[in-house]
Amino acid sequence: KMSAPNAKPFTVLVEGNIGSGKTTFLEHFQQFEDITLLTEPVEEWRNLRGWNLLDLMYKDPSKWAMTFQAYVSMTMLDMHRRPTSTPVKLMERSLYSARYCFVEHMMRQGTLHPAQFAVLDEWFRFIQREIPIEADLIVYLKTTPSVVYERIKRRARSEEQCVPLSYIEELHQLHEEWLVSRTFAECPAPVLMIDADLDLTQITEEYKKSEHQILRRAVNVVMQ
Ligand SMILES: Cc1cc2cn([C@H]3C[C@H](O)[C@@H](CO)O3)c(=O)nc2[nH]1
Repeated sequence: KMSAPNAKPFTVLVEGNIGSGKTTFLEHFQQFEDITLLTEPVEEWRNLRGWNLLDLMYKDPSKWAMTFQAYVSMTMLDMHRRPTSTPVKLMERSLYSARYCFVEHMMRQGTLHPAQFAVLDEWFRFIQREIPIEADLIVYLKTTPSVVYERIKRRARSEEQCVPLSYIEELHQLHEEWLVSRTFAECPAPVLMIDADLDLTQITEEYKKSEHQILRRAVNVVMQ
């Protein structure tokens, strides 16, 4: 057991398209007592004082995208700031994918009015300036849009059933622009890419590869 003092935990952001297997990836790391897992608070987005913001957003994006992304960003900031006693912390998505994937996409599609985008972007910049956020490694679960589209259908999360393949393809492109070609946005940490098209039986080998990378880097950080 790596007994870390109350240093900032080695923080891994797990990023990827809808249906790319992020939750499954995090569950793989439940076996390690030195790692805190913070999964995406979807249930908070599905029930804020009785309001299902996720459903409202998918049903009427132009009307609800701003409200939804404002709340998502707040819940992500809460996760970034969550103190952890363990030396390593794995988070599902981040304020970065909120801004560079989802908000970016909604702005480019015109779902967010430029004035709404400006407000969300100003909040993002303010937080980046004023609130220290730890990001030491990004694990990018790289997938093919058609593969995750089938998974979304199989998973059958009710709010997502009307999500078209084009949306998944556009989100894929934004993840690639952000984490691979690095054309339009800063990347806050080194990126470890995982082939997440693999199905459950084969993907454990891929996880083991990342396990080594994560724990090796974490040990280095903690022992500094
Ligand atoms: C940071 C962030 C996560 C996130 C998820 N989502 C959607 C995609 C999925 O349908 C669902 C759960 O990830 O929420 C979104 O629209 N905007 C988001 N922003």
